[in-house]
Amino acid sequence: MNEDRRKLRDEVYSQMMLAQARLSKDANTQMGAVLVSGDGRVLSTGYNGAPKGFDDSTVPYTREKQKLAYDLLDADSGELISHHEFEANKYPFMVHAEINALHYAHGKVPPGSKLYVIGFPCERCALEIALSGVSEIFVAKDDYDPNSSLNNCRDTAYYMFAQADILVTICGKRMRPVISKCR
Ligand SMILES: Nc1ccn([C@H]2C[C@H](O)[C@@H](COP(=O)(O)O)O2)c(=O)n1
Repeated sequence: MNEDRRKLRDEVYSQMMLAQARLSKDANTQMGAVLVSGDGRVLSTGYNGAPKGFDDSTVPYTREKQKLAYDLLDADSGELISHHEFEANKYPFMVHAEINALHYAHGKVPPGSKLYVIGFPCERCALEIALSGVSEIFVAKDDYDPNSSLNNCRDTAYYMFAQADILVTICGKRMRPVISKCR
């Protein structure tokens, strides 16, 4: 593919993922992702949020912890066994945008596929991306709010991309991570 065509695709799919991000209910950071085959077909899209089926009114969407409660009922009689209260913030509940995009591709990720994401993937997502068979990722942004979890160290994620031979474009720079020796 020539350079102009690649740039045009990157622009078009970046706009799509930014539009996807607008659907996120995260109070601080809205992320979007678009998965595209090597021949330019959109395979799937995603944004960050609680899994399908979760009740949004009872899921935290903030960095601050909230009080949450649940009951354990006897599955047969419906009688209360125990009541529990705890505190949690959004982080354990948020499916990241890239994971939603990969999940809704239902395992159909042809070689040459490219995943467009707004923010640099965390190491758990990097592992899933490596597992998925994606060949390339495009990261739109490199500057995040200082309190965002997106500022975490990227070494493990890059190392995983090197292992899986995944190209990384970040802020317009296209790179091939490769495993190296400690000096
Ligand atoms: N590569 C990433 C990293 C994070 N997230 C999600 C998890 C949270 O919902 C939000 C980050 O929140 P915050 O900026 O408040 O740490 O973005 C995501 O979808 N994709």
